[in-house]
Amino acid sequence: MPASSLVDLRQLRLNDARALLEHGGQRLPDDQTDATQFLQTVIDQLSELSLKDPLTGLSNRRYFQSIVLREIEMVARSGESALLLMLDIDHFKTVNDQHGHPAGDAVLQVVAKTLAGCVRPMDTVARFGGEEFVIILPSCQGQYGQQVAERIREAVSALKIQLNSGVTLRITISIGGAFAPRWVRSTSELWVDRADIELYRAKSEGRNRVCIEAQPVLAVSAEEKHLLFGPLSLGDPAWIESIANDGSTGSSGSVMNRMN
Ligand SMILES: Nc1nc2c(ncn2[C@@H]2O[C@H](COP(=O)(O)OP(=O)(O)OP(=O)(O)O)[C@@H](O)[C@H]2O)c(=O)[nH]1
Repeated sequence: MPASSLVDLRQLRLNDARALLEHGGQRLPDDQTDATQFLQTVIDQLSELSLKDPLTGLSNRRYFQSIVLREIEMVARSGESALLLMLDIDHFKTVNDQHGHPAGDAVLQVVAKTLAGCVRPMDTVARFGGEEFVIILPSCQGQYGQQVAERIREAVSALKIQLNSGVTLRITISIGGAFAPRWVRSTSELWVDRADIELYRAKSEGRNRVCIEAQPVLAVSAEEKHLLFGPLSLGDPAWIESIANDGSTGSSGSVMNRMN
């Protein structure tokens, strides 16, 4: 029996999905086409829509969350460095206040495009919320991370954003960064928190700057890696990272706790 005869499109309540997709600028195939193909397209487009930020077209926070978890897993297994950058437009409220919300939206779109143009295809750029963005850089060594962050900061500060009103606007961003601890299964919250602390530092030290936490130095012998990988390969979330009780972070502040 052909797949199309299994589904009668007229019996499905597709109007909301159709309206959502059309509002998102997606083009649906003609519903006279094969029903399975039509439904597959609707499903694909809805999935894509659910992972994208509608204003900037970047990945949204939900997608970012899934990539962070995947990256933590990769770093725990491979020991390769991965860097998380949190970026925030400086004094963005003033942009809205002085030029209006639509101008603010236009600035967010230009910044998003610039960020996406500064990174490798394997990196993930997402809108975290408001005027805050995040970038995950897998396989990123210490010095390279600093260089990428500086390149991004400079690219944004070099922008001359043309508003509809004719005004040309210049903006800056502050960037905080933290590396995922290697050979350890951390949590997304702890990783994001550490990058956020660095972002706060960049803001409080004057904005338009990059602050990246020193990469934790963790000496793990081949034997210890073997011990780690035993439970990890069985899916045991045995190791987590936690922040020291005194609230400090970084190479001296991070402690590794065995959870058993
Ligand atoms: N246009 C526009 N504005 C937004 C959007 N989301 C958040 N905002 C605005 O972003 C502004 C953020 O302001 P604050 O959190 O005070 O930060 P700031 O002015 O950038 O100051 P610093 O971060 O300390 O440099 C607020 O005015 C929000 O209304 C959006 O989608 N579009």
